Amino acid sequence: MESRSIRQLEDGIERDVAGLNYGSYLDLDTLLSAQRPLSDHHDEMLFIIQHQTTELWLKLIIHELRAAMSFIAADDLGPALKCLARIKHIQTQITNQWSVLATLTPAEYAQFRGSLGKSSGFQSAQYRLLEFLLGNKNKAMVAVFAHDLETQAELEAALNAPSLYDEFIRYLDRAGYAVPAELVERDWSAPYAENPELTKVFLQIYRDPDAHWAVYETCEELVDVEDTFQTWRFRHLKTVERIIGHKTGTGGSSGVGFLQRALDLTFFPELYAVRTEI
Ligand code: HEM
Ligand SMILES: N[C@@H](CC(=O)c1ccccc1NC=O)C(=O)O
Repeated sequence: MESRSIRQLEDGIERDVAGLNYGSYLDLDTLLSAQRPLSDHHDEMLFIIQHQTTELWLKLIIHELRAAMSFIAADDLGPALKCLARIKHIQTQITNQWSVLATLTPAEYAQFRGSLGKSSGFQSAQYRLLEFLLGNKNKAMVAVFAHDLETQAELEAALNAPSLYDEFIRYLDRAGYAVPAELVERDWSAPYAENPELTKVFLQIYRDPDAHWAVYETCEELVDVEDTFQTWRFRHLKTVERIIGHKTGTGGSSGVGFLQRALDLTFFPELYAVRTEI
């Protein structure tokens, strides 16, 4: 009888994999040498890997989001929806990941928090870029990146360009919907302001989804993305609260109170306003 304690390697399995192989293709030497704790505390490894994995997923979200925006700008909603669907799953992944960091107790974190100096997630360039691409424009945030001119220029470019929502609004205009002209061309760096005329456009779509299926589906996909984004923010807030309580943040903010105010922000105000009208 075949042993159930060992699996025999098949003859065909490659044994000579010098050159291109798993580790070299994925550049794991680089990836796995990037965990360099500043303290000798056991739990700092968890803290670093939690951040690094989030940053990797943020990289993919940004990649997919930029693709979605290009598809919408080219009047091709189908592939944009595919990208947005993938983004939602990644968002769920990084949101669920908070439960791993929640195993860090206040006493454990206190042992290496001092090593972090003034560094803070507030200085995450990819997070800020994602906020800008989704439409949460805030010029003042760019100053935080004065130490890195290349990153600052990339953020500045996203600040001054249409967001995902702006691209969708422009699509609606091209598709013949009664979009207010001031939304089609505007100062893209300014925070988006809710426009009741746009809510009327969405009301027309939501009252008869069958007649507007592709745009209706896109609207609901955007609401999913905002909903999941808010859930990430909420889980960050609650994880921070259980680990540092109401201490001020290393980035200089009031801490939990500052994070709480982010929950009042909305990327797509009319997509929420329309719900009151239905
Ligand atoms: C022990 C764990 C953590 C604590 C205590 C914590 C605490 C804080 C605090 C207090 C702030 C406000 C800015 C400041 O004054 O520092 C902040 C902002 C931020 N943190 Fe964390 N954080 C933790 C983990 C994480 C993780 C794992 C990420 C994932 C990348 C993250 C990403 C961010 C981001 C993106 C901001 C800016 C949020 C915004 O602008 O609304 N944080 N964090
Ligand atoms: N702001 C956190 C420190 C912190 O969490 C942090 C520090 C360095 C790099 C990323 C961080 N994560 C999120 O803010 C604190 O006040 O304890």
